Amino acid sequence: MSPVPHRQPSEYIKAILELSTLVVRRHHRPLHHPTWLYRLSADGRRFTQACATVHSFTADVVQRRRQALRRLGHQAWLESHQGRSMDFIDLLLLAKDEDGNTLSDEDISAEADTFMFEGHDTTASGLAWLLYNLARHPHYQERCRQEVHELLKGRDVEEIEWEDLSHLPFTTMCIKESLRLHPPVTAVSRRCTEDIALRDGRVIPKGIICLMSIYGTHHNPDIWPDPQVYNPLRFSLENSQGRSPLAFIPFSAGPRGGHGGRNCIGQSFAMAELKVVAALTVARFTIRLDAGRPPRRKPELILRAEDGLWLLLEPLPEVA
Ligand code: HEM
Repeated sequence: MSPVPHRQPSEYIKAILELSTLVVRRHHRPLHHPTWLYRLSADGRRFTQACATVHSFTADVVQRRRQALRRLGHQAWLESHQGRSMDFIDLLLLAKDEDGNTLSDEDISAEADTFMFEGHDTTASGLAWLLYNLARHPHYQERCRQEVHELLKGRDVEEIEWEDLSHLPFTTMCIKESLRLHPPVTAVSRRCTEDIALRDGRVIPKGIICLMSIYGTHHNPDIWPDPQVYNPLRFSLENSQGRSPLAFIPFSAGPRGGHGGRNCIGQSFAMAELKVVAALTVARFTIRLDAGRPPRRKPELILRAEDGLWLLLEPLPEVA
């Protein structure tokens, strides 16, 4: 799995990976915390350079689309999409508020950068660790396969439809348990906008930035007995009863838009992606561990594996 060794990663991907490494390194180096000092350091200069690479890549895509839209005109642009759905940038280019104002190129680039950063590597990490966990536990993998084969039985085309997503209960449990054991985002931070009184009487003062460990919560033995064990049955209906919704927070927690609330806007989409890829992969392949290349966890902003996560895929007889 990523990174693909025989292909050079694009400048854009290289820059994203570099930013991911640099952000974590800055956290660990108190001297680099003041922005003016960081900017003068070698890391700070690399950070500025990587940001510039990412921003100019996105700005270029947006500008080229904007020019094409201007050249064709609104109607012809819409017609040119007939038969193919519009993508995220198209939607943002065409979006208007109630007064008819459109988004600026900078606004669109910022949205595109956020979604690329938040939506791509997170899902790739979730997927890689999920396939790894299924490879480590062939009996759970087989149970998923049976569930998918049962669902797809008698169909001409082996595709997962939207309605199918709620008919994969065991596969969903496997995904959730993988997101618990290997949460793609290991921590989130919040700045307190008011004093926060803890149950034990201590107070976190207003203005302090707190780091909440998703990884730590998911490995807390008071909530999750034998936390290192991969056991999808933790997420069965009966075993989930009585467990706090805050025990499992791969997508962070809190109602969006509510007081202090913020979580992942893409979580339903991410779960759908994970289900489709997991289901179609186990339906077509046996996934095995690559004994020569055990993964080494590399917690950056995203939970990665050093040098990628290597697995073996063997086509099942029906599709070989
Ligand atoms: C397994 C996959 C994913 C995981 C584990 C994940 C996790 C998270 C987490 C923990 C946050 C931080 C929320 C906070 O600060 O409390 C977040 C934010 C966000 N995610 Fe995801 N995410 C995933 C996939 C996606 C996808 C597929 C998209 C887009 C289609 C997406 C878009 C976003 C956006 C835009 C934010 C920022 C929301 C904001 O600013 O309030 N994520 N995600």
